[in-house]
Amino acid sequence: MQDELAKEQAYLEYIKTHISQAVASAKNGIKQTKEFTEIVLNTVLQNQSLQLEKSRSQPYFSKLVFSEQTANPQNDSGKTEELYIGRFGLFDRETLSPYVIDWRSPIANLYYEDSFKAINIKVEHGYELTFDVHLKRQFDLKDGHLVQFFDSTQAIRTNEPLIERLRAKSEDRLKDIVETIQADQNRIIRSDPYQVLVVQGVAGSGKTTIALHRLSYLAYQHKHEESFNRFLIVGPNQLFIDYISDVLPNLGVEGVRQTTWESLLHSYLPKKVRITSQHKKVHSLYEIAPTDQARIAARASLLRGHLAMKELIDRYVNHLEHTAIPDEDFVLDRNHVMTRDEISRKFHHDFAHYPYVKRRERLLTALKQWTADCLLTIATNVEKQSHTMSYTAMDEHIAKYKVHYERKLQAYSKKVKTADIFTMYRTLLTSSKGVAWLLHHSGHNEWIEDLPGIVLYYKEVLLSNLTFEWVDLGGLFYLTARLHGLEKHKPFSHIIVDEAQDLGAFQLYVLRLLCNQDALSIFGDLSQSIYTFKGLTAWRDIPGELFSKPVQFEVLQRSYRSTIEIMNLANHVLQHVHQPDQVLAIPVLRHGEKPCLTQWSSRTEALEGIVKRLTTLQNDGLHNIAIISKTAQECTQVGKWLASHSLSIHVISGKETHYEGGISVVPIYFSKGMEFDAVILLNPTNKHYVQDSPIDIKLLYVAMTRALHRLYIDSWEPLSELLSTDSTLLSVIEP
Ligand SMILES: Nc1ncnc2c1ncn2[C@@H]1O[C@H](COP(=O)(O)OP(=O)(O)OP(=O)(O)O)[C@@H](O)[C@H]1O
Repeated sequence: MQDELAKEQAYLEYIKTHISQAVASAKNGIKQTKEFTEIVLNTVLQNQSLQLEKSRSQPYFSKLVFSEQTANPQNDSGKTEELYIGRFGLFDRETLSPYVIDWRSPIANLYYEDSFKAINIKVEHGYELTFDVHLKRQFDLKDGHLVQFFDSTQAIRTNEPLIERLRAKSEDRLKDIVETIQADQNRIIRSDPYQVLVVQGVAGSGKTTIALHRLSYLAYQHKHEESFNRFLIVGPNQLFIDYISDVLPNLGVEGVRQTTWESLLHSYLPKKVRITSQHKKVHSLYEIAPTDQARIAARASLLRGHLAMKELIDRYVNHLEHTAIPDEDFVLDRNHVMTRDEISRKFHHDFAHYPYVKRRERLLTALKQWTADCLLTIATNVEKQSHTMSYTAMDEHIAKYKVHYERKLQAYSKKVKTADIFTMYRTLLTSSKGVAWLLHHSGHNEWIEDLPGIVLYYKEVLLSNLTFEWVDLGGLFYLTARLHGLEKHKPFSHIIVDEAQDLGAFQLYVLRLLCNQDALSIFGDLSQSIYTFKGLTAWRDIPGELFSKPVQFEVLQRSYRSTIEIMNLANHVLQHVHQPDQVLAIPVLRHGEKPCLTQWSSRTEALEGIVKRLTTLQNDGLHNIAIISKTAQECTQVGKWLASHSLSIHVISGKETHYEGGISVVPIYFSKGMEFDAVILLNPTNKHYVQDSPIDIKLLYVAMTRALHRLYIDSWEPLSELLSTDSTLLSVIEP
């Protein structure tokens, strides 16, 4: 063993020397120049040296010892090979032989697969080779020094590096997991980029993390033809986007556009379009007891995210196209008539490949051209009579025709229907007929008693010409696409959607229109859909028939974030939602303290207790801590109280674009997607978390599953029935 360690140490030093030489040579190659080609070369060299610098402290994380199987075992050379795997490939610049293989290369699959025997690897040009793995060695390198290594073979497996990694304290940004990607995660990362992928993963199963690794993998696959700014990540809010922003650069992928669904679609509409903030709606949802008005607003929102909305718009645009041209011939005079059939042929056949607005323009240009041709015929005929008419009379005659024809053209053009997106959208939603159609086709006939209320709601929110709600962006964008087309916009090479359960099927579908083929990867968890006014109820709502290949559906059931004890309690709560296809998380083997419940006699007493605990937690090295409540109002009050007790805290209100780490006071709906060393759940009472309310159950589940190591429940009012359980799941602490 000592020998092996010494050998590995020597190899590490050898690689580090190679890196130093390669960095020096890349830097030496950079010239002071104004020559364009040399500037480009400088950028390549700069990137190369940056990447090498990143490799220096950890050039690789594992070693594989393997051999290839051949079709005829008798011909097997029996030769074993060794490969080191790292974040980036390293090659000898002269011989091109590899020192370190990039984790995204096909052969690195041998490391990520569970199995050790007969592993098939697709190599270039569709060939498949079969390998046996004899050894996987995982290195523990710290600051460029080898501390220890862990060996796995067919007979002896170790999970130590994974568990070690999960035991670590959280940092203020999400981190990459290249060293410990699991086999099911690896398959998702490497799945077909041109097939819509839907991943349902339990809380903490690594969805966000592997979504980012997938992008890094795709960037590697297309490194010669793509630029990273054609990749897109769609996340729930700016805070989340900031929180995940370290992963891709650490994996060598810079400049990927990361945005929210709202900002993305807004950018396709005219600048003057205003979108009202969602915050008010979200706040009112959790702060105030549900009213009829809130129910109607929620239903009015859900309808606009349903795929029936696409059908409604399609029907409307189809109707517009069919009724676009007037039911009459275009008559300039008795001798110059373009029949309606001819106009119809042009519109419905010759120009049919254009979107509506362009098609209309084309038709009017054709009519204008024909009118000009007719005028030319008149002029030629008039000129033939030059022996009987003076030149002045001839000019006057032609001018009279010109005016007459132009009037006719203008009158006819006005009758070819125009299309204003905003007027059309409003008309569509403020008619009882349209909304009744939506209710029926979205399968919500039972909401019919709310029809007048929903129409009234649309009339109120769509009152102003150019102000809309965020949920309208899907419809407005789709109408724009149907009427104007999207040719001007270069499609994205791949779009990754995270927290996708918060978008309706129609909202997901419009993203498909923005990407190449079916290059869309959708990650989410239905157990975390916590909004009554948006989101999916089932993955099958995503319409397979709208895509060219069937949707690839994957499930991730193992949860890596929280300890077994925290996950057991979270699963206990989640079981109260009786939803079909519900998948409960299986925590990976990592134990911790049982969640602790303290029942305080008053709010002040609870907060004083929490202050003491915060100090203990920080002394234990747990620095990222979230105090979580259902309502923003409670967060603001608690935040003020804690600040007045000289604690440095961040109250998250939803407007932040930067995550600071440390102690955060945060409403559950803004904590989604994030994780903390410890979570303190404030006053989960019966009033806040009703036992048969799926949304309340899911909110509680989201809050609890944010915790990596410790979960505390501090209550000063009667506890929610959802948390009533025996001492196997919860320790009760005396105040
Ligand atoms: N294979 C893995 N190796 C090490 N850590 C992992 C692995 N998979 C996931 N994790 C860790 O688990 C935690 C949860 O990951 P992530 O936030 O990506 O999960 P998620 O499914 O998006 O969670 P949620 O839906 O609850 O927000 C992170 O700390 C991540 O680093």
